[in-house]
Amino acid sequence: MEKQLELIRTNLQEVLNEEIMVEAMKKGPLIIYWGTATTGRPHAGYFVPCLKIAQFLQAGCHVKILLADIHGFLDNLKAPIDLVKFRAEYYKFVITSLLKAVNVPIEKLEFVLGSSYQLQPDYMMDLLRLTTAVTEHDAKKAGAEVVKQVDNAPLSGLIYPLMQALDEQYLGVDAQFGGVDQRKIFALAKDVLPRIGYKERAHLMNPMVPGLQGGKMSASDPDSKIDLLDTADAVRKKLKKAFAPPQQVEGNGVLSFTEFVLLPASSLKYGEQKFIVERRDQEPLVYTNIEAMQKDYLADVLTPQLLKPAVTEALVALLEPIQADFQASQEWKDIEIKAYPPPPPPPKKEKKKKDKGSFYPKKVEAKPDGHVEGEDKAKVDVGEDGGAKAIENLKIDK
Ligand SMILES: N[C@@H](Cc1ccc(O)cc1)C(=O)O
Repeated sequence: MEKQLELIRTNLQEVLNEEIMVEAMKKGPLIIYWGTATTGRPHAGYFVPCLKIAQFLQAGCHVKILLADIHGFLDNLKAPIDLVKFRAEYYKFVITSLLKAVNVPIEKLEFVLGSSYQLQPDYMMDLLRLTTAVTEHDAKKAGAEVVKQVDNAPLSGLIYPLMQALDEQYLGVDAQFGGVDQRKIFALAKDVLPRIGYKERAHLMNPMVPGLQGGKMSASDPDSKIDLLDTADAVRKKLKKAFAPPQQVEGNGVLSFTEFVLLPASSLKYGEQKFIVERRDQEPLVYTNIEAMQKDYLADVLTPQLLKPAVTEALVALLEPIQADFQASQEWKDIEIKAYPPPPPPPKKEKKKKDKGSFYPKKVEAKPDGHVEGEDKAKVDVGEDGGAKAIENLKIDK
């Protein structure tokens, strides 16, 4: 069990209520879930939680992935419920293929669609009970880092964290896993489930991994992220812009990607962590852990010029089987069009009748008093009298 725990804790930033997890593991396989709201297209950042899931599976856990379509609906005010459902189907294809790509045995993995149980009367009644047990203030605070913060925020943003708490009960899990950005929702869940008679769960948190471009990988900014279906060329082009300042480890998206994705992925594939950096006219650099890489990076032995192409090619190789799966699956292609329909072409602007630039000046209409609008300014000609005359002449529109 120590070994299992070690695997479970690898790369995590924080665990709340670890004792709950340990107790559960004494009785049987740990049941843990990760939820993802089905909104934007999953990008390369999804490798991070998925590799953690791979480790949970390796440690013998029973893992559930919640495709949280209703959460996507609650947080994405323009997406109709049908659309987020299609997206959930799309996510299922992507995540399955992604896990396969890193050699994860997926028999002990279970996908659950949020709307398959969250609309049942019992769940809904429990949700209403929760609304009586939680203050508006606390629900708002809980969602602050997860739910879109907008002016005139709709009520849905307060329901969102309550439902995420309730999911732990209805999915019958011992623990919930997510990024550390979920922390406030996790803390709320821990607090409020006992208030309606349910037990609190353990919470496992991944650090926030900087995107390859340095900042946060955002699903809505196409250049900030690498789509899992991006071609090799597109990946190479985007990674040229990747953020890897020399001799800087902190916030270095390329090194972080190596730490949280490429090294663990190699360990799943070859049974040990390994990352090889080819060099011209020199022996390649071979790494088996991130510490050695960071050390060399700080010393500028492993330069950005060496690291970037190595990471690029490793990522291209990781994406290849996913793209092959996509190409081979008509079902997946069909759902992609429904989930992410191409935006309609911009409406044709009605052509304004062009002023052909007539030789004659524009016709201007005089007001009844004979004064022409716009003419006044032209008339103000500050002469020797300081403009006194001009002002006298000036007719002002009421
Ligand atoms: N809050 C998660 C999604 C989620 C939804 C419901 C859950 O029960 C769990 C997780 C996110 O940010 O994507």
